[in-house]
Amino acid sequence: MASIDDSATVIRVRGLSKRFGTTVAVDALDLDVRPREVYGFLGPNGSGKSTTLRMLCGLLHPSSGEIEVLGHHLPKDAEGLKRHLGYMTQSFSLYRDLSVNENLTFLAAVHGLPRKRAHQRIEELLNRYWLAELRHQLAGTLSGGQKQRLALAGAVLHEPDLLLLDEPTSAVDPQSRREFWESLFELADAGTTILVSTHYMDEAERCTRLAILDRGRLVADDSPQRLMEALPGRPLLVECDRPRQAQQVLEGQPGVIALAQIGAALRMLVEDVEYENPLSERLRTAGIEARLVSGTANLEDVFVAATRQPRQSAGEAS
Ligand SMILES: Nc1ncnc2c1ncn2[C@@H]1O[C@H](COP(=O)(O)OP(=O)(O)OP(=O)(O)O)[C@@H](O)[C@H]1O
Repeated sequence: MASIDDSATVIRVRGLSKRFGTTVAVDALDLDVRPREVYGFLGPNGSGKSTTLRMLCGLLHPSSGEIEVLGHHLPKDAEGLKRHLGYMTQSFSLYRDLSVNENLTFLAAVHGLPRKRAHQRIEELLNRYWLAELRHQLAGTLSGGQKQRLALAGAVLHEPDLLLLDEPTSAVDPQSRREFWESLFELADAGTTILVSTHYMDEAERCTRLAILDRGRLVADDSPQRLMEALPGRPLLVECDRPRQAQQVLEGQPGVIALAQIGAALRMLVEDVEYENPLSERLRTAGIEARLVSGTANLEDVFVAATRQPRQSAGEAS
């Protein structure tokens, strides 16, 4: 039987790996998620976020390693975990040809909620997620934000202790993203533990704890604040009108830990202040006028340093 108290670990994973043929999608992952955490999974495309989440809900069998979720050992005891777990994917998994109300009623039946309780709970969720006026509308005709709210209502219908969310905001506008995150904190306050994968830095920054994945490996795991404090080197902004060319010139130069073009700007992480003049000089020699300005460490720097360093040291250019 699952039990949840603050001293317990909701998710405990050791040496978790998943291979698809020759692809190592998840590589020897260790993870501990505690109750009421809003735990973020940040990683580039293909870094293994979805594969990990699918193993954590028992949908996918690991190649090796141990998984314990809410006291249930997976994949053996996936059935016992089901009623304590909510899962939502970026495609929202709704029945397009059923109305909002019918989608929730169907899910209530799947979870075996008694009819009266189901009715009460559905009313509660329709109101909480601003869906009451849309109750008779077909799910397929809802806007992206409305679909997202319905998918969240469906995922929490049976009041799970743990919510696994796989890029839940990738298909919605910024306003819906903000509202969605407010709902997540409301759920966490009420006692739900949340594991959420995202591509967005602003969302990652809001998590109580953050794991950064790169090519299936866990390359950072701490609170966003501590990850930023522990950032190696100095973040610099390279101000110039040809950031792409500047990046090519700076790539692989001594002292450069990481480089990333973000919009029109080029951010660079250098090992130490002593490298700044030689790097400026290197740009000038290449015919690029640039100013190096000190920046404040942000999560983007942490992400770039964590996910680019091994590739650079392996001698690959991006
Ligand atoms: N069923 C599968 N069969 C074969 N390869 C797979 C399968 N599922 C995932 N992969 C591969 O495993 C790797 C990790 O994929 P995964 O979807 O877990 O990454 P992700 O971090 O969730 O990416 P994204 O952010 O793009 O969703 C990728 O190389 C992917 O092609």
